Amino acid sequence: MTAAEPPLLRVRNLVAGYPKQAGIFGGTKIVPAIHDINVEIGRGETLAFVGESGSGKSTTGRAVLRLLPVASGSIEFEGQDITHWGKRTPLEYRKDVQAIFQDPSASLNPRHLISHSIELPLRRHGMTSKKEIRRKLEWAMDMVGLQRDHLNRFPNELSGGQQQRVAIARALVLDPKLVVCDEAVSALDLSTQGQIINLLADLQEETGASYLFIAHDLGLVRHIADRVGVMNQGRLVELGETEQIFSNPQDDYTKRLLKATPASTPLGRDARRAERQRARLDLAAA
Ligand SMILES: Nc1ncnc2c1ncn2[C@@H]1O[C@H](COP(=O)(O)OP(=O)(O)OP(=O)(O)O)[C@@H](O)[C@H]1O
Repeated sequence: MTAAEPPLLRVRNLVAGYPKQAGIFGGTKIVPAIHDINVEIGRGETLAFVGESGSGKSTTGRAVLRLLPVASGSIEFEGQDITHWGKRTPLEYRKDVQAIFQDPSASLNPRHLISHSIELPLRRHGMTSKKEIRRKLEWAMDMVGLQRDHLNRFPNELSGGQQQRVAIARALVLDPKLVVCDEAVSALDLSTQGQIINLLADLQEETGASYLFIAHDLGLVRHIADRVGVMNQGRLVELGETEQIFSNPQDDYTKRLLKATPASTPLGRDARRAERQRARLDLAAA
């Protein structure tokens, strides 16, 4: 980022929440679930949100995806104010900002072949050439480590980890600039979690996408995040470099949260890359 270039995402004093009917004649009002959130995400950066259940992590993710109304404050993407886009959010933003959610089986239509599920967003965003689409589908399968033959299967013919790889392929096939990963590996068993986390990190190196990574598991967060934001009761109580948060937390709530979670090995970007390389070699040797 040059001095003049804005961050990819900038959230300022954001208050957002859920619409509620305010009475027969009252229209709707917003019941805030997050308060005064200030955060930026740089290009190619992974920012993680941690915090207890109900602390507002997913709500912040949904606000960034422009799925929730904003009561006050602002959201900027590449320097453009997108605070009030709501339902009329331009298709271009829907392409640039993708999401991967917890339950891949719920996000894939059981009656659609995998090829159809990945093809749909490509067509929606204007790709019509059959040849070009086929090339993209095959590229996506290679990218997430699935066989091309998986394109001709239905979701229930794949394992949970394979389904999540399809969800990742579908999100990344549009070359997004930001991916909101909301508990993207929580439903998977431990070894599959590790594989998917490593895959996400590898893909980030390749594509340069930024991640907003929402998770309960502090071990995973320490592994993948460049910076961490700690949420409590709808507020961002601490924000900093991952290692600083884990080794020298300032906020009392962060200290309590870390105490309640077993420590994990600290890793920088280079160490993470080396560890992934080792894991791949182990996998190949197995
Ligand atoms: N659809 C909804 N309608 C109204 N309120 C909601 C809705 N979804 C969440 N909330 C409220 O917003 C607050 C924040 O919830 P949110 O889902 O963002 O928390 P979270 O930190 O992501 O929790 P979890 O880790 O359990 O997913 C909670 O008080 C919750 O009750």
